[in-house]
Amino acid sequence: MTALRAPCGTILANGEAAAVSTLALGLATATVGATRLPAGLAGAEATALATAVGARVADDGAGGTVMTGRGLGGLTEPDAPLAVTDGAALAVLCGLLAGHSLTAVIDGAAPPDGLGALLADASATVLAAGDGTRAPVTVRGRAGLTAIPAPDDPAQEPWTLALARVSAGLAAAGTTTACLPPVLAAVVADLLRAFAVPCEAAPAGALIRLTVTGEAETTPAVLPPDWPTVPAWMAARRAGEAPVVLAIDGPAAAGKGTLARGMAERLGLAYLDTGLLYRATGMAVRRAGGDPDDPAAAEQAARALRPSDLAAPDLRGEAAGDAASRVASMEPVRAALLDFQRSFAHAPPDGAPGAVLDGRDIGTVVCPDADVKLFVTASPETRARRRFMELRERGQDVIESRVLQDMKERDARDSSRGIAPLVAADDAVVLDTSDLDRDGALAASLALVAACPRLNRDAASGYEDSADPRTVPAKTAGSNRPAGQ
Ligand SMILES: Nc1ncnc2c1ncn2[C@@H]1O[C@H](COP(=O)(O)OP(=O)(O)O)[C@@H](O)[C@H]1O
Ligand SMILES: Nc1ccn([C@H]2C[C@H](O)[C@@H](COP(=O)(O)OP(=O)(O)O)O2)c(=O)n1
Repeated sequence: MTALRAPCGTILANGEAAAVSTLALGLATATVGATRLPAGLAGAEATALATAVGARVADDGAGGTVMTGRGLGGLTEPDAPLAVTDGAALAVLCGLLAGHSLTAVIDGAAPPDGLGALLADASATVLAAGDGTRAPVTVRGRAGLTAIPAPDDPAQEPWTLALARVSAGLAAAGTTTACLPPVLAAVVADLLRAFAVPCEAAPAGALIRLTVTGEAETTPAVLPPDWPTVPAWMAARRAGEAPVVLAIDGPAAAGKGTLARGMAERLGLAYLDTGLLYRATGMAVRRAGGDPDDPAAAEQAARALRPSDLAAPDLRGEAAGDAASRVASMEPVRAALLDFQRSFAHAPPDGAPGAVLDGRDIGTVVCPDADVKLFVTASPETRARRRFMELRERGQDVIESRVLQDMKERDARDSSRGIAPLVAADDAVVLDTSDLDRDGALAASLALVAACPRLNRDAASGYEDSADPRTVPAKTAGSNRPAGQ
C-alpha cells in the first residue's frame, strides 16, 4: 500500500498507511465477530498476515475484505515466517504479536531502531538478526503485557515506535499514550473508536497525544468504503444543539480561507472570512479619502460596516490587505467588529448547524470555546509564492520579492500588536501546509474534526439517528473475548 485516500485526497502516504492498515487488521483479528475492512485498508499483504495468525478472511464483494477475528489474546502462532514489506507495518505487527503467547518470525522489512528495547519494556522479546537493524525479526510475546510508558520527551519519539507502543498497549493493562503527527493521530483515533477502543485525543505542541485504554472490550467495526472520512455525526446533529464552531487562524496566505471554505462545504457549515471585515473597513476609510492609520476614521468605518460592504470587488488586493492590517491594530475597530463575528458563530445564517470562521484571533478572542481550533501556517517563502501566483492570475503586475517583503511586514505588524495579536491558541492544532497541497490540507483538517473528542462524545446519540449507517460502529454483535470465554 502506498497511500490511504480520503474522499477529498490522499491522507496518509507510504509507511503511515501501511502501519494503519496493519493496526486495522490487528484490531479486526483481536475482535470476535466480522469486521469489513475497505479495499484501501486490506491489501494482499494484510490479508495474508491476518490469515496466518488465525483470522478468517473473505471477500466482501465490493473490493474490501471481511475479517472474522478470534478475540484479544486469541491470535494463533504462525507456522511460517510472516512477510512484511514496510518497516512501520512491521513495528505495529510486532506490537500486536507481543501481547500473545507465541513466537513469530517476520521477514522482509528492517525493524526501526529501538523497537526491541521498546517491547522489552512491555515484557516481550524482539530478536533481530545481526546488528539488530535487519530482517528477519523474531517476536516472543506473552499474555499480560505491561503498558509501556511514553518517553520523557514524546515529541522526540519516531512515530513508528509510538504506533508500535499503541498496538502493544491494546493488550496491556492500563493506558498507553503516544504522540503522533495530527493526520496520523486522527486516523488512528478514528480507527480505534470504530472498534470501540477508548481513545482520547489532545494537542501536544505540533503533535496530537492519544491516550488509549488497553484490554478494552472491542466490537466489530463497520468502516465505510471511503474510510477515512468525516463521520455522519455532523449531519446527525439536531436542531437546538449549540452550533459547531471551527476556528481557523494563521498568517497571510497560509491557506486559511481555502481550507475554511472547503471544510464549510464538506460539513455543511456557514463560512465567515473575518479578514474581509477588516479589509472592508480599511477600504471604506480609503474610499472616503481618509488615512487607515487614523483611529477615529477607522472606528467610524467599522461601526458603519454593513454585510453588503463585504461584496465590494476591490477587497482582495494587496492595498486592501495593507489597509486592513493597519485598522486591525486598533482596539475600537476590533471591538466594533467583535459582535458581528460572534453573532455569526453562535447563530449561523440559513440555519446551518455550525460555522467556520477564519482570521487571526478566532481561537483566542472571538470564539475561545470553539470546538476545533486550527492554526494554519506555512513558511514565508511558500506563502509569498502562493500570494504572488494568486495576484498574477488575477492579472495584477507584481514582483515576488516585493510580495514576500510586504508579507513579512504584515506578519510582524499582526504578531506584535498589543491587542489580539496573531498567536496560536494554547489548545489549537498547528497545521503546517508548506508541504501539503489543498486537498491534503483539507483531508488533514477533516480528520482532525473527526477525532475531536468533544464532538464525538456529543454525537454519540446522533449516531443512532444518522441517515447514513455506514459510519455507525456496530455495537451489537461480538466482543474481544476469545470465542468460548
Ligand atoms: N495547501 C495549499 N497548497 C498550495 N496552494 C494553496 C494551498 N492553500 C491555499 N493555496 C493557495 O494560496 C493562496 C492563498 O490561500 P488563501 O486560502 O487565500 O490563504 P489565507 O486565507 O490564509 O490568506 C490561494 O491562491 C490558494 O489557492
Ligand atoms: N480576525 C482577523 C482577520 C484579519 N485581521 C487582519 C490581519 C490581516 O493583516 C488583515 C487581512 O486579513 P486577511 O485574512 O484577509 O488577509 P490574508 O488573506 O491572510 O492576506 O486583517 C485581523 O487582525 N483579525
